[in-house]
Amino acid sequence: MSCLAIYLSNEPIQPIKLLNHLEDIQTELGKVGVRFEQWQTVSSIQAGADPAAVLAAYAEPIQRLQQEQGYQTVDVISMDEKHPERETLRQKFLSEHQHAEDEVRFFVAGQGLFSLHIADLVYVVLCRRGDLISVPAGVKHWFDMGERPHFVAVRLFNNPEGWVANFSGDAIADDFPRLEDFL
Ligand SMILES: CSCCC(=O)/C(O)=C/O
Ligand SMILES: [Fe+2]
Ligand code: NI
Repeated sequence: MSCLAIYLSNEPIQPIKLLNHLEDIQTELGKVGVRFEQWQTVSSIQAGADPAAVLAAYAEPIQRLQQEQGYQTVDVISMDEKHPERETLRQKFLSEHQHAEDEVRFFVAGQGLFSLHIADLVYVVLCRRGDLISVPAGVKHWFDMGERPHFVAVRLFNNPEGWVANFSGDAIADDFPRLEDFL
């Protein structure tokens, strides 16, 4: 089940709020401009699927989102425990950063943990198969794929260069829970 835990940024041990119903998660994230949806999944698409098949299976909702928000580029990222760059990528995504564009991710399979640092709060969102999250441009965040990563996600960009991040240099993520703490 997807969930949202909200922490004070200086108290990473105990969340001040823990939500696991879609409407509650949407309402709370909506207050800070974060879009969260659950899309119907296509059962034939599993981890390891060909990226073109993933994009074809979800062509309609992806196109709708692109038209609505003007996203120019779409790709598929697949990660598993055999991926040669899994540890490098895990550490990169775990460093607090922000993007000059929305970070839009649809989880086709598996799971990942987004943590959004907004003012003096940290919103930790467990995303699972079927979840769409859109983190607004400029929001500081990090992402944990876990020690044994397993996810496939569609990424939408309005920057034709794809993934570009500005790292804050703040080690805040080291104090906060990891993916395994939420599974
Ligand atoms: C779930 S896609 C990989 C993570 C990513 O692109 C990112 O920017 C994390 O913050
Ligand atoms: Fe990011
Ligand atoms: Ni319930």
